[in-house]
Amino acid sequence: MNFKQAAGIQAAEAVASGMKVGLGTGSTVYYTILELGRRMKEEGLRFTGVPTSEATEKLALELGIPLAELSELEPLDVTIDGADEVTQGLDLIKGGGAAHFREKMVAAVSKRLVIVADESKAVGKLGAFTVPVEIAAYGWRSTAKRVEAAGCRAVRREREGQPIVTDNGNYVLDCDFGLIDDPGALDRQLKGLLGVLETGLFVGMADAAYVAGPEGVRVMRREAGERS
Ligand SMILES: O=C[C@H](O)[C@H](O)[C@H](O)COP(=O)(O)O
Repeated sequence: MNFKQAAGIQAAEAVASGMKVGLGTGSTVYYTILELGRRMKEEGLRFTGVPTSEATEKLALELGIPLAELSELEPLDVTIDGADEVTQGLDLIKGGGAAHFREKMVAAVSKRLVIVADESKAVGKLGAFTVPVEIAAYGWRSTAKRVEAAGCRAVRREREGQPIVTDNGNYVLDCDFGLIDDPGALDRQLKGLLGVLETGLFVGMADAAYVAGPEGVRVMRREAGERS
């Protein structure tokens, strides 16, 4: 079993029958979703999911997981999702798969956000992974200039010379700010710029992280009352 699989499977313990569950996106939470599908079939687990991307929606439907729209189910009991970086204080960078806009919307209406990751994602300070920023396609060069003026080098995410288009029809800038001293302040600053729709900085949102490495899976938890 690889580390992503170990973290993903163990974190499925956060889901109990009757819950409303946000289903994250990526190659780690993939294993959580598979495990939830298995428990549904083999153990009679009953829950309803809200997917954070078209890819997750497709996977959940293939597994027969009942799904609903975010607005029909909120507030959700728990969301389980991956991360590109996670600090000891459970601040995150997300969006390596360009799903961070929906992921943040779903996490924001969840009573708990549980992160799954392998040890390579655990960092002292955020910022070695470039910050994904979802921006409107219209006038994107102009938005990129405003974002760069905030102190980074911003590169539009592309594949084979074509821009990556998010599930929401927008572009993503990958922004290199170097190591970030105050991710909350940076998030607020970026969100204040015309053309910026959402950032991959998740500050004060996660409640727990299942992080897997050679020693097994360790669970990091936010102290009660710390969530902002
Ligand atoms: O946009 C993608 C998401 O934020 C993912 O949860 C994040 O990139 C981690 O993905 P993975 O588990 O594949 O490394």
